[in-house]
Amino acid sequence: MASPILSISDAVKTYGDTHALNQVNLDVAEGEFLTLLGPSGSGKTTLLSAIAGFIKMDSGKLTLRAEDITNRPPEHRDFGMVFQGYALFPTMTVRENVAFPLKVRKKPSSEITKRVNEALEMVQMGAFADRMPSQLSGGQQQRIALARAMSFSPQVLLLDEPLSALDKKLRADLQWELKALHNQLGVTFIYVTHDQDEALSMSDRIIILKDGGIQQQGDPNTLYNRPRNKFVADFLGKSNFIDVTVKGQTNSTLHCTAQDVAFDVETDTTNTTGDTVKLALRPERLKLGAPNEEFLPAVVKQVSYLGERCQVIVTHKTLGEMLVSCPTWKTDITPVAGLTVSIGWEPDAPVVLADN
Ligand SMILES: Nc1ncnc2c1ncn2[C@@H]1O[C@H](COP(=O)(O)OP(=O)(O)OP(=O)(O)O)[C@@H](O)[C@H]1O
Repeated sequence: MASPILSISDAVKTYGDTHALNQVNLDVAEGEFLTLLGPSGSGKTTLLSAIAGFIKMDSGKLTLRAEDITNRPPEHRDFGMVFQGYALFPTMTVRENVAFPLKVRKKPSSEITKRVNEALEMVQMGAFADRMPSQLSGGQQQRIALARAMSFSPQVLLLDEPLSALDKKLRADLQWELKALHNQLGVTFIYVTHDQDEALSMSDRIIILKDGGIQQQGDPNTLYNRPRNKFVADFLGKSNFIDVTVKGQTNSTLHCTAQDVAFDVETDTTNTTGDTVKLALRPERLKLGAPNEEFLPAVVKQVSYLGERCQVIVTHKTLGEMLVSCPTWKTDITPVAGLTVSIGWEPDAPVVLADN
């Protein structure tokens, strides 16, 4: 990465026995859309709050353009913020809300008027400038919160679950808008969510957190197709997990066909030398077919039709249940409960997972 705009190193924050941040190291590139993703309690808000300066780390260092800002108060960090619970001021109009950060920074009134108008246009809310927040819908309020956070042209925008209170359709619309705004402005976004789809659709890079530590980071495609361990594979999308014994290679691009697995599970492997590895197989990488000697035999247990795709649970006598996602427009067979089928996959479909 070219010199990062923001770096956090060896960040630690504990609450009693809880490691909210456990030795976190992270560089944020200028202009990047970075997402902190993880289950509830994984440390996302704590990390964002430490960057914002709302909480003090037990130890660790934060730098902005190589300058140490670890002990700088939040109001002097100059980050734009859209936090849950950091709502619009209810007694101020939309215009006054958006003007607030500029007034705090003692900008001249002509500049305030110009910047407020620009910020409201940016989120397409110019016509609502004289309303009170209570006269706006949830989505409109979030747009104003965004305009307020952006009005003073911050270098970095911190967003904590800004869309979580909105319904699904509005959320999807605003995801597009936020992404477009990010592309247009080139500002660095650090975005917290626990919603995997939101993270995959918007981010340049995703940081996956668990128990205050980084499990894996990368672009959405890498994380989805090359999850490092079971936690990541399970958290980001759905996966089938199988244990197989391999001889020699255990790198993450192991080629392993259904035949190999069939051989492995049909044979008593306790006397075979080799390593047992855990493989992840995405449901959409599995193929269903008519019974076939090359593939694993299985019986359809349940089918759920979703329009474009159908989800099929099949049972294999040793591997147990596996989830298969098939396109409904291109099937060799029509899966129904009780049908004997075969399951297979391309040799490069399985991903070898690390133990932790
Ligand atoms: N003020 C606090 N006092 C005690 N424990 C806290 C405090 N703030 C956070 N924690 C604990 O630190 C851990 C990380 O919390 P954090 O809020 O960062 O998680 P999160 O990933 O943002 O979760 P969520 O998605 O539920 O908001 C949790 O176990 C939480 O209970």
